Amino acid sequence: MSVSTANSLRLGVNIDHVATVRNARGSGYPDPVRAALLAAEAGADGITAHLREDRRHITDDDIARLSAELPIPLNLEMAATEEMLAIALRHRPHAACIVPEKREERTTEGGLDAAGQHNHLAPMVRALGEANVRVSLFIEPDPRQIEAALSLGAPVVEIHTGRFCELAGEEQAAELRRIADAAALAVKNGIEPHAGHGLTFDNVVPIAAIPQIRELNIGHFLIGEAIFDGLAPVVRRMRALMDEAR
Ligand SMILES: CC(=O)[C@@H](O)[C@H](O)COP(=O)(O)O
Ligand SMILES: NCC(=O)COP(=O)(O)O
Repeated sequence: MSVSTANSLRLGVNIDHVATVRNARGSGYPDPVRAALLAAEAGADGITAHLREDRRHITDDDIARLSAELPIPLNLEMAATEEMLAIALRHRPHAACIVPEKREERTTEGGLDAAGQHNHLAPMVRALGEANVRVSLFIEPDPRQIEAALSLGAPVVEIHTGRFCELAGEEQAAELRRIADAAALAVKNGIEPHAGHGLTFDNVVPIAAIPQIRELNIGHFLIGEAIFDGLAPVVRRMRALMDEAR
């Protein structure tokens, strides 16, 4: 994502589900690249796109066009496979976020087990870093996973907020503390913390208020709201909520 001031919090807009709507009919519209350009104009600091193994939404051509046309950084979400590594090394996006993936899942269900996959992940993290692709690991707010990211040499972790978004009351408060503690531990180890998954207008503020977090990646909710209010206004509103939280 773009270089920002010391305390700023960047917004990465995930456009996966523009492609979900497009693929529902196999048409050329709505175009995820057009959505990305509109989000950029509305204040997004970067664009996130998840090229899944089953191409259920974002396609290889979407990644090629985003790589060629985006005026702001592209964060490619990818599974830890040789196929996705080759695609990432071909396009060399600004950033690549390694996420867990199961074909049968409806959406990402949790964080990557970086601690349990060191030997599998290490050569991928190294190859991406050597290609000047900023590597992020999508992980649970778990000290073991932060330590694994440090051991792997990943400069960024993206903390999974899905559980926080699903919980309520004291359980949600406890998960928020876990996320805040993980962000602080990441910074203590020289790793830049990001966060994402399931964030909405109603739950983003406490996550945005965690001072160590430098970037939020938000998609499904924004694309849904855009159906009613338009993409630019909802990006601006999320941007404003994030700014107010700081
Ligand atoms: C890793 C994560 O939480 C999302 O960025 C991911 O893209 C979710 O997958 P879908 O977009 O397919 O729901
Ligand atoms: N990594 C999180 C992301 O890119 C968007 O997740 P969501 O807002 O679509 O749940």
